[in-house]
Amino acid sequence: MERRRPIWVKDAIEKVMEWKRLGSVEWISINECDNRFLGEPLISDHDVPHFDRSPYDGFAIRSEDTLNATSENPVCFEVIDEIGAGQVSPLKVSQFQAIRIMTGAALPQGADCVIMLELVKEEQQENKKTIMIKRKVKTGENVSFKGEDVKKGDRLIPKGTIITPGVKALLATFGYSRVPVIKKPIIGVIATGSELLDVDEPLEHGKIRNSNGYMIESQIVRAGAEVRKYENRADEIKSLCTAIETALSECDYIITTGGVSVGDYDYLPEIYKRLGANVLFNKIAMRPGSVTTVANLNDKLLFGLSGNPSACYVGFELYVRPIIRFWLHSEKPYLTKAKATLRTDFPKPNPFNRFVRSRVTFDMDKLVVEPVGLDKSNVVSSIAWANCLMVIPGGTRGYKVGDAVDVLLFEDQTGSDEPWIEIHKSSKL
Ligand SMILES: Nc1nc2c(c(=O)[nH]1)N[C@H]1C(S)=C(S)[C@@H](COP(=O)(O)OP(=O)(O)OC[C@H]3O[C@@H](n4cnc5c(N)ncnc54)[C@H](O)[C@@H]3O)O[C@H]1N2
Ligand code: MOO
Ligand SMILES: [Mg+2]
Repeated sequence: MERRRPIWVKDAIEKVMEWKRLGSVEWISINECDNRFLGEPLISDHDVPHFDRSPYDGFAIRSEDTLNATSENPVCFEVIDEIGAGQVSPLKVSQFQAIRIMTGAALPQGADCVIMLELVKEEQQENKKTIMIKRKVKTGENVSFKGEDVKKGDRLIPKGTIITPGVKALLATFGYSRVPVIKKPIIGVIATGSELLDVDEPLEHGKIRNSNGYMIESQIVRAGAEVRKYENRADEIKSLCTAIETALSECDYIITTGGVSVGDYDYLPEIYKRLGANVLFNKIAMRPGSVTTVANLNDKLLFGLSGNPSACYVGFELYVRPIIRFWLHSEKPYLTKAKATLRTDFPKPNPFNRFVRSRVTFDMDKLVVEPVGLDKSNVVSSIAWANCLMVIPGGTRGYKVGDAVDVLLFEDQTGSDEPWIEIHKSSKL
């Protein structure tokens, strides 16, 4: 029987990333751009705001006219116009004149400050409106100046940034009814295994429902790519080979789950041979996911993820996600790394690097972490509670409450510019 040679996690990631590719740009409606990745840097083509405006409901006046205003000596101003946001007064504010102005309206000519409604006493004299002001107002007081938010020519958002609500607001501000985004890579998903039932089929003895396919689809969407779903395949070389060939012609990358280990019906290694694909590695010094296999055929990658659900999940996050994020022009394609404090003992000695499904939470000012559920590669239940992988480096004798550990976060969009890298010295290959 073939003995597989494991490689370090770091080397496996490097080998995968040698095949990284950059996606091209497409233009889509702003209504569809949420969570897409920006295809061009966003550079402002005008000041924001593009005119001086009032940040309050009040009166626009000349500060110099308030120099002598005190509560004992209030100064009277004549109200010559009234404007709401969107309106522009044709009049110029002259000595001891005021224009009633609402929040967001353009500051009228002649005025250099605004006094809030609450601070003046309004009076109606026959057909003349006046206000009494009892305090000095400084020049520029209560004015939102042209360009104070954004200056024309500012580089606001780099290419490859995920479009969040805030980024979308900027796109709208600068008139992008259509938005340049990176075209998503298309990832084909084929779940393999003669034991697999689909989600709507009743259970039978010895069979299980395909959960990996659905889980991976959801991981693909979270990473920012597009799923192309193929039928589940029984462990049968010919039909599997045909399915993968079809997927290769329709997708940028292919993910299979199951059939990559050394069992009698683990046909992926044979299929790679038949397709003429070049296997980059088929064993990694990590748990779970040690059997994760990646092969390239021309410029496409075939990710052979384990059938065991937790191994499959981890294999995706460590090896497929960065390929997707790089394609989307992210400068930080790897999972966000952080340090967290262990909330429980983790007494297992670890010959291999272990990526433990865990949950981080905030405890006042620090990040704390604890493993969730059963730490076995064939379990599905722990994945639902995990929001990170806690990394237990190989060669360690276990950890105690309060120890600091590395965590890789699933949901944080910041990312890292380099992956988690193992210290080789004491861990086993
Ligand atoms: N003699 C050895 N046996 C095994 C080794 C080994 O080195 N020597 N490695 C073990 C490890 S580690 C793992 S991980 C698994 C990997 O198995 P495969 O990737 O070949 O996957 P399968 O054999 O097809 O399935 C494994 C397991 O996962 C279940 N499965 C498969 N597909 C799905 C799916 N879509 N949804 C849910 N569950 C799925 C399947 O029923 C099996 O129970 O091999 C070990 N064995
Ligand atoms: O690849 Mo397996 O998941 O190492 O346990
Ligand atoms: Mg197997």
